[in-house]
Amino acid sequence: MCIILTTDCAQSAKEIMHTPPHAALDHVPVVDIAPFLHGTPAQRQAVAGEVDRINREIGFLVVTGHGLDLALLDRWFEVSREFFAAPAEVKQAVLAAPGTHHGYHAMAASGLAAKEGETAPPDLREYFMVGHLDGERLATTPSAARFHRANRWPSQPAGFAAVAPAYYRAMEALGATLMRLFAMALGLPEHWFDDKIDRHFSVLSTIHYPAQKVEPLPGQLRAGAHTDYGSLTILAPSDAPGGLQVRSLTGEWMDVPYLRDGFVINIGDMMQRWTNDRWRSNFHRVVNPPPGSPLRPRQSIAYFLHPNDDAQIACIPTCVGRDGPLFEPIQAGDYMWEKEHAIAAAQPVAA
Ligand SMILES: O=C(O)CCC(=O)C(=O)O
Ligand SMILES: [Fe+2]
Repeated sequence: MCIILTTDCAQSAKEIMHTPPHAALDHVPVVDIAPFLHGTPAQRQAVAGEVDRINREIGFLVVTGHGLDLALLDRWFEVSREFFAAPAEVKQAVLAAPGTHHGYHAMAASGLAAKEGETAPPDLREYFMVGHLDGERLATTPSAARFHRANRWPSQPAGFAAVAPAYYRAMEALGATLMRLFAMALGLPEHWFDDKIDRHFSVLSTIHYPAQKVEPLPGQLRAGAHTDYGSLTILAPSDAPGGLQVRSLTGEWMDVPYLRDGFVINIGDMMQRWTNDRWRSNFHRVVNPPPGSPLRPRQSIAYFLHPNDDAQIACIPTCVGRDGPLFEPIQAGDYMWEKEHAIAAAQPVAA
C-alpha cells in the first residue's frame, strides 16, 4: 500500500520513532480531547503528540471532552443493573452459545488471566455482550461469520433492547474518532483507519462485579491480570471500591483515576502488533474491594474496537523503524480467532 505523507509529517513521525525514552509515567494521564475535536490544526496535533507519547509508554489514558451524552451512559448502566438482577431464567434464556460473544456470560465462568497462561481461579464477574448491530448482514463469508451474527436481547428489563444499540452506536462514533486521533498520533493521514473499520466486529460488554459477601479464593480477582487483544478499548468504569489497576513500567500496580466524564482508553495486542511494538498493550486487572470496605457491587462497560475481519494487520508504514517489520502480516479476524481459541483452551473450570 502506498501512503502519501507530506515531508513534514514523515519527518515528525520518524523523529518520534527515534526519540530517546524519557521519565516513565507513574500514573494514568487524563487527556482532554476537545481541542482535537474542535481546535486549530496545531491544537489537534498537540493532542495527537501527547497520545503518541502515552501509548508508547503505558498504553492507557483517561479521555475527557469527548462529547458523549452521559445520560445515555447512565441509562445503560441502569438497564444493565436491572438485567443482572433479573431472575436466573431470564439470563439463562440469552446465554451465549459456546465459543460466541453475543449474549449472557455467567458468573465466574471464565478468567482473563488464563489467557496469559496463569492458572488463577475464574473471575468474580458476569457480563452480557453485544455485537455489531448489523451482524447478520455482515456475515457474508465464512470468515466474517466467525464474528458476525444476530444479537439477542433479554426479555427484561423492557428498556434493554433499545438502550444497548443506542450505546453501541455512540461507541462506534467515539471509536472512529479515536482511530482518527490515533492516525494523527502515528503520523498517518487522519482517515487512514477509516476503511479498515467500516465493517468492524467490535463487541460491547456490560459487566457486573457483585458485592463480595464470601471471601474470594486465593488468587481470585474481579478480573485477573491480562492485556486486551483488539485495537483499542473504551471503558466506562464506575466509582466503587475494588477497581481497575494498570501495570507501570516498573511493575507496580497503579489505580486508574475515576472521572465522572472520563472514558478509560487502552491499546490492545492487535494495535501493538500493527504499530510494530511502538505502542504498548499493557497489563491491567480489576482488584477485589479492600477488606473492611462496604459491601458494594461494581459495574463497568467496555467497548472492544476490532477492525474489519479482512483488514490486514501489517506494520503501519510510519512504524517501520530501523529494524523493519517485526511481525508477519495477518488478517485481523484470524489474529483474533487464534487469540480467542487459545483463551478458550486455557479456561479454568467454573467454580
Ligand atoms: O471492568 C473493568 O474495569 C475492566 C475490564 C477489562 O479489563 C476487560 O473486560 O477486558
Ligand atoms: Fe481488559
